Amino acid sequence: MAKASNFLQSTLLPSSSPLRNLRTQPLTLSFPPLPSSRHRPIIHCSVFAGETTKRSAEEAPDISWGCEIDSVENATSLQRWLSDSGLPPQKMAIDKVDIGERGLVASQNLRKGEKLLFVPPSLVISADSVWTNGEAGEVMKRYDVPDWPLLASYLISEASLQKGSRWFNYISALPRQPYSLLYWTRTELDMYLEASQIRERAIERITNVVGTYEDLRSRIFSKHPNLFPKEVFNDETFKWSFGILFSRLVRLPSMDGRFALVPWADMLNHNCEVETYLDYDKSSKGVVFTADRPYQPGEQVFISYGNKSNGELLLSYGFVPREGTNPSDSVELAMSLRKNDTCYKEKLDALKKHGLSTPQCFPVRITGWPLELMAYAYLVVSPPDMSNSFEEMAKAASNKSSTNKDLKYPEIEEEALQFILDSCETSISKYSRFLKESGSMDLDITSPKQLNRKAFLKQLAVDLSTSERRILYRAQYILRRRLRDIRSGELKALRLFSGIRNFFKHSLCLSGLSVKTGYIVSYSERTRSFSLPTVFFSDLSLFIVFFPLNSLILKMSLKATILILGLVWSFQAALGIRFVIDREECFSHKAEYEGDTLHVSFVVIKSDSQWHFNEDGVDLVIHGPTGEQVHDFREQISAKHDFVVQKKGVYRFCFTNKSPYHETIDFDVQLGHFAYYDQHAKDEHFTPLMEQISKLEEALYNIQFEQHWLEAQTDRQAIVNENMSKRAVHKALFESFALIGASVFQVYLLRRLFERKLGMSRV
Ligand SMILES: C[S@@+](CC[C@H](N)C(=O)[O-])C[C@H]1O[C@@H](n2cnc3c(N)ncnc32)[C@H](O)[C@@H]1O
Repeated sequence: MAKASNFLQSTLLPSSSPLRNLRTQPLTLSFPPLPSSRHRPIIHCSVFAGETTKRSAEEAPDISWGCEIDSVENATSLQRWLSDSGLPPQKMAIDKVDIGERGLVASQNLRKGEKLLFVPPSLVISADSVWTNGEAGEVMKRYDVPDWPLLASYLISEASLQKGSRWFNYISALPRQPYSLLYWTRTELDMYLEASQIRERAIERITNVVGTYEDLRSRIFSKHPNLFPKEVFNDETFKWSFGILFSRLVRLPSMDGRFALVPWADMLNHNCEVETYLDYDKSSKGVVFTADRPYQPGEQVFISYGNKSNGELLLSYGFVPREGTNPSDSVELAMSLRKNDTCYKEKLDALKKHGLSTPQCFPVRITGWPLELMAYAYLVVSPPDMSNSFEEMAKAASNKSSTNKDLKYPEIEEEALQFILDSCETSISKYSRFLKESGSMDLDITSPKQLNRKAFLKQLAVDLSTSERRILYRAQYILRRRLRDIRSGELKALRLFSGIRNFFKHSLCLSGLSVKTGYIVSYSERTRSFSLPTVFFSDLSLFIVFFPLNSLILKMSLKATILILGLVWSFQAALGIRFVIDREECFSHKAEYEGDTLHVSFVVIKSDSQWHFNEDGVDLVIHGPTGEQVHDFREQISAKHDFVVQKKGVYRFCFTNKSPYHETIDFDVQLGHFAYYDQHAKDEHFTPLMEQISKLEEALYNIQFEQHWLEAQTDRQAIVNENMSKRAVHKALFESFALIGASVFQVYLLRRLFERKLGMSRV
């Protein structure tokens, strides 16, 4: 018996490539029947079932079987035929529904935990099904054609026989044009899905379908033209049959994982919140599912097609769940090696060795990104002196490493996170561009018949892009927070170093050497953080603790040392600066998103003069990106203010000191970014849990901000008290000296008076 070609074996079957392994579901799986577990509340997924979304008959492909997707008549005939053929009485009936056009609706009360359907194996289509055209079936089996191409050919063969096939009623109720990306033209994919990696997946899938058909044609059909005529077995009919398989085929784990088309069961629509799957029930000998919630008469009953992302649902089933309702949603982020990397070749070799390449896609979820993506990022940013680790990183990125849980390179972590952030932001900008342009896109078409289809595809693309961008926004938010924490850890370390340096300077001063000391405020644009070499007591205490390690520390590279000390200090992550102002000082802070909240606070801590304490305060004027004044404070000792960023860009904060003395000011600025600020009020936009976590995170940072402000206030109060007490002591001393002086003077005067009186009385 001739074997099918390697190409046939490989196309449309779950590939063993590492990239596929990283994906949550293999390409070819529909309705994976995983065990049901937790109950979840119903959240309905969106569908565009209105007038604009239906494809007109004129658009239908040249297929002479099947029906319009919303035809209930054919489905009712199917139900009758199934009952006559052994389907037991059902507690559900087929009907027009809001979600999915046609679906199964409860015709009586359904209990949670109740088993439903019971489709017997005789009514299930699988690779073992008997071909009406037995000779054609024999030929296909002789070539050992894999399940998917075999089932696709079987469906076409049975469909072409019309009433001559026992599946006539079933095939008549199948959509003439299944909703699937297989039906999108290359131009439509390029135009509507330019920002999403799903475009590549769709192109790959279309290529595979065409390739599979070409392979079958050249190896089998062309040799048996009477059994497989071109008018029946052609690329158009294969597109249809693969479209049907992608959107209706199920894998039945309890039937040895067999792939099957299950008439009647395949009328059930998907709900992202439902956790029940089709499977074969050995005790009742039928395909069943267990209701994971109660249903009332008239309610649509749902199952799960598996934990698929919105992109995967669009790819196979042609719909996108409503934004924020799919907990399994993910977006593929493409990452590439840097072209100018001196180790480009070595890194590419390491990747290739583990079945990876450049660019490489990784799934990012609302909850975070996989370790493989982090490993890939480490590889991209690692310098030449880490070449020994390239292999380990590539292995971890390919998901083959058993040790990737421990993969950590603290010295390049910041750079790796920044690299992921850059990739995220590049991707976000593509989505934003598409979404911005989609408002004005291409509805000026010459063929009015195409209008509905175009509007429909565009709507799907907009929904997909919005949901994928949402995940990227979330990742961007987490990455920024992490980077900020790392950098504020570095800032603390820098302060500590400055503290140590100042300590040395002070020691040198004490030993008679003259070293000029002073305050230097440095601002790093890259890290967007300030550093100030002020000596704190805590710096000193840490310095004493670390003194024995000092020589070792000095030998280490500055960056590594900063990181280690940053870790020691990272528990104090509050960011802010303390600086000395003479006349005027300005700082700037970049706000990257409109709608973010900028928190600003300052406290005048102390004055340069021992005898003077400035009660007049300082002026602070905040200017927006175009120079406009956003807010001002006049002659204030402390102030706190929040405002919503109306225009993104650089905001300037200018302090003016009108007193003749230098003043020390504690200044803090914090940007509160919540990716979906404008949609905050709409519950359905977020997975509620993620929303709560985000709020909590934001609240924690706000508390930190408040804490810093209060600390600064306390410092000011402490200094005021100290100055007051010094003044009181000085006053008391002065008064005492004055009193003693007056007493001495009085004694002197009294003595002189008595001496004179004594002299006079002697005379
Ligand atoms: C297995 S069939 C379900 C029966 C289908 N509604 C019908 O009338 O033939 C899968 C198809 O149903 C539609 N569908 C299923 N779940 C959906 C949902 N949540 N939202 C929109 N369409 C859905 C999609 O067109 C998908 O390709």
